[in-house]
Amino acid sequence: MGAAVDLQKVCKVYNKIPVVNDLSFTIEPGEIFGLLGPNGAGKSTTIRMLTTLTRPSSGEISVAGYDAVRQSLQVKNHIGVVLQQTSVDIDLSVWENMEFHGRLHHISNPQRQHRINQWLDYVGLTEKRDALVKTLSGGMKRRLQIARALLHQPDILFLDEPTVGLDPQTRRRLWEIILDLNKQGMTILLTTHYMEEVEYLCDRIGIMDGGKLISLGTLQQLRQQHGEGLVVKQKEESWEYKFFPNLEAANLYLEQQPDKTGLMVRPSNLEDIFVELTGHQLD
Ligand SMILES: Nc1ncnc2c1ncn2[C@@H]1O[C@H](COP(=O)(O)OP(=O)(O)OP(=O)(O)O)[C@@H](O)[C@H]1O
Repeated sequence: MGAAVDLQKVCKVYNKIPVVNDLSFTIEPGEIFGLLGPNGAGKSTTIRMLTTLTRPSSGEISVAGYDAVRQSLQVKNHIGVVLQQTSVDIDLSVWENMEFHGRLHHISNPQRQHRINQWLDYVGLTEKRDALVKTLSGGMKRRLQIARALLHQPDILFLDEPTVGLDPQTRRRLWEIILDLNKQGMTILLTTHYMEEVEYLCDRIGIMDGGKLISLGTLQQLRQQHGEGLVVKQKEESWEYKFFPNLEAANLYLEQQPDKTGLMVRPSNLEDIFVELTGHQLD
């Protein structure tokens, strides 16, 4: 089987401004891939192109082996999508929302009933099946979006900032659902600006800033590339970071400093790497 997702030199231009710029990367089947970046980095635009909601200005995108522009219908049949603004109809019940999506995908009646029951049970919404969506909490709505996205049995699930605005406990619950789906074989691409989300969930991480992919790899690879040891220097209100290949090298540097005031050695983490690469913090 080929790549689950493949982007080659993809650009998206709005009003002559490239908001996604020369983006190339591949996601293998069975991976959880995280796109990390600050607001405006181009993550949502990338997900919108991958899910055929908007066309690239240039470049090639293949999803589940199909061309995202020329074979968008086939792509849609193989993907589940949970976007930030994904519309669940708040005036319909949980069941009706699922039913509507199942009909859109031409899932036969007995199969539809079976799968709706199965996925509502999976995300813990069986008891809410007749509740109007407007009465659900944010976390429940997100779980409904996920159940709905899974109804037509996609191979790849796209999640745009799946846990934004959710409390820590609800976030954890969604993380467990995402990990479990992946264990069942689902390929997952998610965007986020939460460091701990990528650290906990993702096999590989792509860091985006200003429409560009500025780093790509496993957390371990990113740490190795940028330096696993860190010397932090506190300077009044600010902090200065100096990367070293490993902790030993960082410690050696520290020992050699005549004045060690405000200096500290620790292992680098994703946030340090992000700040080093982009020059700014995530929220
Ligand atoms: N339809 C559009 N027309 C014009 N500009 C757009 C459009 N959609 C997005 N943009 C711009 O493209 C840039 C990237 O936006 P995008 O939503 O992809 O970033 P993001 O990384 O997902 O950020 P966020 O975390 O805020 O969603 C932003 O500057 C945004 O204003």
